Amino acid sequence: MALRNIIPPDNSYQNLSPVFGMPSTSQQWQAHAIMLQKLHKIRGIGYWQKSLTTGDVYWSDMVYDFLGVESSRLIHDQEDFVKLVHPHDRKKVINAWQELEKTGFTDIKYRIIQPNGDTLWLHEIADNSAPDDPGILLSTLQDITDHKALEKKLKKEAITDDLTGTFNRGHFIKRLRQAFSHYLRSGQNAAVLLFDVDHFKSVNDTYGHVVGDKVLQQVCQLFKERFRETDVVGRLGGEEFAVLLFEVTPDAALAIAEEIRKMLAKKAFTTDADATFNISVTCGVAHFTEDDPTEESILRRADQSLYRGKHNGRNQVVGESNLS
Ligand SMILES: Nc1nc2c(ncn2[C@@H]2O[C@H](COP(=O)(O)OP(=O)(O)OP(=O)(O)O)[C@@H](O)[C@H]2O)c(=O)[nH]1
Repeated sequence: MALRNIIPPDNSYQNLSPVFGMPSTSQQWQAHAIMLQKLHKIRGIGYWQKSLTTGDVYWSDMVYDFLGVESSRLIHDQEDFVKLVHPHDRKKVINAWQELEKTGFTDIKYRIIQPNGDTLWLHEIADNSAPDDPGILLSTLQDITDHKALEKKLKKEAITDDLTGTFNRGHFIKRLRQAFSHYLRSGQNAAVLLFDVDHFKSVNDTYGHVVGDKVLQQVCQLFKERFRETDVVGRLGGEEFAVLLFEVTPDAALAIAEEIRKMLAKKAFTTDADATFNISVTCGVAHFTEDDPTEESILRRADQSLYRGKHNGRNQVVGESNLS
């Protein structure tokens, strides 16, 4: 049986003089309990208590709010609660509670799926190091959904290029490093395509920086449409973009780069004044090899191929097999 209604529903506390220090009478205790409940509501804190002798559990009203469940629908025991935890987090919660019974401490974050399908993040913290009653375990819960959403937004911003929405240089290099160490362990091959818009300075000079920005955004849009979700596209800086392709043969990587080059060469770009113009790109391609000491050397080889393409007249794809 769950321990409900510890706090009386009446307003008897209103007739009491203010409670300073620890309450001594039962009325003062009731007033104290109601005040605590109010503070919990204001600060968005819930709690649960478990009797270690009987196993009975009490959930505060705030917990029912978190769960999006009417408090009339009693949560009988911890198993009942766990059913509302996100399936991926259930094991974590069960383990944390087992640890809590052993040590008196816990500090975990997990997701709740409310009956309407909304996801809520909870932060559960318990410290039972100095309990008033050693037979009672107390744990607190706080809604941290907004905090988690902000954290996710900031994490995304930290790895994203503002102008184009692709990954920024730092994140692309990180993904390249991960892919390279995975290749060394598992042999899963990958290729880097390094694209650079040709004579981009003259686009800016002729049509203005705003149009130049739009060109970069549209180039990225085409990348997003053509490449797979699993491929990694990043803007390394200025008008230079890199793409990491997995499980491609050297010939396939060259063919994909060539397809992109042709698509971009055919694309008509327009200005607000309805002027139409075309651009071209040069691309250098490099495959991972066991001779590469680090991921930087793969990027360097792609860059050398790109440089050759620029030198040989631009608007072309250069791989190591077709270097002249
Ligand atoms: N509009 C816009 N231009 C940028 C941005 N970043 C760099 N650029 C410009 O891109 C141009 C790059 O010029 P260069 O490095 O000379 O290269 P390029 O004109 O493309 O010539 P090649 O690469 O040799 O074909 C410079 O004018 C930069 O100002 C950006 O975010 N937006």
